[in-house]
Amino acid sequence: MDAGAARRRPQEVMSGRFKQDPPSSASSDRPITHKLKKHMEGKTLLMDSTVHISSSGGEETATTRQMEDEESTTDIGEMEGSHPTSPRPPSAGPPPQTPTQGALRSPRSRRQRTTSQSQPSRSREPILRGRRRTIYTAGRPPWYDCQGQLVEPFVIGVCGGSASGKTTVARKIIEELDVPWVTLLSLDSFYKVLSEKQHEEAARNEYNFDHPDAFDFELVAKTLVRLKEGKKVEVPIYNFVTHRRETKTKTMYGANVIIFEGILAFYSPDVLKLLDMKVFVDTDSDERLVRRLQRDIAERGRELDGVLKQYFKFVKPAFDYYIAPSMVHADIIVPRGGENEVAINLIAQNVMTQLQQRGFKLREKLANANFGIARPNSLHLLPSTPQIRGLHTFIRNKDTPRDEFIFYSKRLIRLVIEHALTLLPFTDVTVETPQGIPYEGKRIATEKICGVSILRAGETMENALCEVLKDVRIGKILIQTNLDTGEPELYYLRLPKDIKDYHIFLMDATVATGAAAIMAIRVLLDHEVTEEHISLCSLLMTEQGVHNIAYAFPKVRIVTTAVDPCVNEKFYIVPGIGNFGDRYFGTEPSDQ
Ligand SMILES: Nc1ncnc2c1ncn2[C@@H]1O[C@H](COP(=O)(O)OP(=O)(O)O)[C@@H](O)[C@H]1O
Ligand SMILES: Nc1ccn([C@@H]2O[C@H](COP(=O)(O)O)[C@@H](O)[C@H]2O)c(=O)n1
Repeated sequence: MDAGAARRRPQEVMSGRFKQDPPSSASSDRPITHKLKKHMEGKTLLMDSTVHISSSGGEETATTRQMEDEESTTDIGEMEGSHPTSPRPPSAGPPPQTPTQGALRSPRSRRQRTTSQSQPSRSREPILRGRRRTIYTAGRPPWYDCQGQLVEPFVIGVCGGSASGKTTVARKIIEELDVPWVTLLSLDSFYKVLSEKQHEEAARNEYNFDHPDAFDFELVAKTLVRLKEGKKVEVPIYNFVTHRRETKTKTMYGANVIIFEGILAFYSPDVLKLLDMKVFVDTDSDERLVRRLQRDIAERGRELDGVLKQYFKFVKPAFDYYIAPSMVHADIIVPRGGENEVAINLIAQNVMTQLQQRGFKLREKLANANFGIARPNSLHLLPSTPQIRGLHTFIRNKDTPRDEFIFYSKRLIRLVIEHALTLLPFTDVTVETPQGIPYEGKRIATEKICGVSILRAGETMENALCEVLKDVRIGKILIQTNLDTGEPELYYLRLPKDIKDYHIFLMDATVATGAAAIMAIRVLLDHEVTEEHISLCSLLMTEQGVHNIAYAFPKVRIVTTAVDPCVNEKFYIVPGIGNFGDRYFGTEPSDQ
């Protein structure tokens, strides 16, 4: 279809009820006032042959699943219906039939989806199975730019009547986008907790779930703001059968794209201003009723009479009074919902353009960033003594056997950790010697020190830290390179819950472009660790890596035993050390 061939809304734009009118069950299901109609003139309406999109903004992502024990542990990658290789089907059941065709089956006749769509999907292929954890194929991508600053996700709001196909449209946009990091957030997750009396009303289909008062919009806005800031949020999971929030929540972190869908997605001005693109799904009222009957009976544990009673008493009037008028806010109107492939395609194209404009290639940018020759003050390079050069000679030599590689690496690691310790604040203390004479000494000014290793090479540095600090805590961050994009991705976190109170020794054996280290620092900052409280400890870094990290996070102390000139086209350090993890753990690929 031709871009720019936007069509005007046809005759169905008719007069009807507007916001000031009282809700009435007798009102039309297509009530658009003159004022609304006028507003619609400037809108994009996506029909089979339509095409013109207006929207604003654009940006970045992620979502996670969290498992709590004494520490905060997160498997990154339970993307909300977002994995390109395993999209969830739009509907769990057979094609819908009209109620009269006998489609109103028992709630137990097929698997029910009883909870809100913000819950995690289950179809993921794990790549790593630990003793206690499973780590998934999709990770959290960079959510910051070369300056280490947050890049906001692009937020699409999808509004429309109940069963108009909002979720279906959202899922189709996700499939079409082909961006691995998309989060689907549903307004349903923000239904308020009901009192006992309200539960009794709900059981009789006499509670109004379609009124704005039923939702916690303040929490919606707070959640979206935090996601836009790249911060972690706990999203309630709503159960439509029990009308309650589940005890578990879903952890989310934002994404390249966040899709927020709900019947009143455009109701709150505070929420509205957080949406970069607003899509209204406009489906015929009869169709909506038929779909709702089928779905509520099949998936939400309802009876025919109850669904109809609730529909005419609350759902339809609320549509007329609140939802239809909110169409004025839409940038794009999608008639008929999920089957409108032209519209979905165009929305996806528009979002992709906006994402591409901001650029996905963080590591490449870091590798090519230009800096002056002066090294930053935050770099603490151990003096290049014969001892240190001697240790480097062992570990850089490609012919050094593994046992010697491990032995000399450990010695260097110990030196770098000891050096980093000297950079911590110390206070004066006086102790008495066995001779009864005071000794004016020093003590590290903090007891809260945590080592955080960037897996897997950083793990080789943990022992040295434990040997020099008796009660040190250890956290872990797994970052891997996506072989398709070359970008670092965050897969797994295990950090003390009160990490913000700690001085952190962030450990990675080598730092090339600095992409992984910057991601790890970003994670720590997102957990409210103070930048000044982070010491990045590494055996070998590159000039570029040092500059990139110092540029993004000038207050982070960088401690290393050597700085090499550059990285090659594969982002390996030159002259370098080879793949430290492979050499240390003996996992080097054989020549055959
Ligand atoms: N184009 C369509 N054709 C037939 N059934 C559909 C279509 N779109 C959605 N449905 C079905 O209608 C029901 C409601 O769709 P959904 O996308 O969940 O709507 P909403 O999120 O607006 O409530 C689901 O059971 C879904 O499978
Ligand atoms: N306990 C509840 C909560 C909500 N509803 C109805 O759900 C509709 C919104 O969900 P959609 O997926 O259809 O957008 C809304 O119209 C409520 O009436 C419910 O029945 N029970």
